[in-house]
Amino acid sequence: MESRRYGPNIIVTGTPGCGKSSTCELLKDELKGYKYYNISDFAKDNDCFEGYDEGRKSHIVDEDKLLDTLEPLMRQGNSIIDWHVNDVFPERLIDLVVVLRCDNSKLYSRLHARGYHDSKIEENLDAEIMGVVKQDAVDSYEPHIVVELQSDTKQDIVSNVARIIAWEKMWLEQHPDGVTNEYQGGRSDDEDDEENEDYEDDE
Ligand SMILES: Nc1ncnc2c1ncn2[C@@H]1O[C@H](COP(=O)(O)OP(=O)(O)OP(=O)(O)O)[C@@H](O)[C@H]1O
Repeated sequence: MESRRYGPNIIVTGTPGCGKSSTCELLKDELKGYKYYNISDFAKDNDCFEGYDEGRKSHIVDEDKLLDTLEPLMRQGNSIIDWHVNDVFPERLIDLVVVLRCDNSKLYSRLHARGYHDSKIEENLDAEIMGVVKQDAVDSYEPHIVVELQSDTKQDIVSNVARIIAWEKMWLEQHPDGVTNEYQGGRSDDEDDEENEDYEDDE
């Protein structure tokens, strides 16, 4: 497996409905040569589910299997990862965490338009109000690689993508020899050190 990557791995995360996929649609067109991973689809396509939660009507993702499958791909760098869960990836493989935020009334309209039942809408609205996804990112990665961007309007998508493109260019200039994929000590990010957890893929 690659020991160094010469292009950054970017996570685009946020509460379901905040605009991850819409943002990544534009971003992957602008970032040539990047691989895009919508983790909900990736988990399905690679049989990384460990069951189904009837109550929440969502699949349970097997984190270990997901990471075992994804790591060799992330080691190549130039990845865009789209998932509402962001705290499962080894820090050593992540270069930028974009946390999209959305005004609650807009998020309600989006989730309602999708036909989500009220309890699922309320659960996601509460998570957005509490900033759960942002907190997961801040707890899991160095603060300087976590960026919070508002995603209320179509114009926001355009300007957010422009900011990520500018960041990517700067990253390439600052890392002409790439960065290591290997664990360098410090905060433990070796998945073996963390208790096994399964994640709800309750998109
Ligand atoms: N910045 C935005 N401005 C206007 N509409 C938006 C914006 N972002 C997303 N939307 C709309 O909200 C809906 C949900 O967007 P999207 O699927 O990108 O969210 P998501 O975060 O990927 O959701 P999920 O995690 O459930 O896949 C879509 O109808 C999309 O057009």
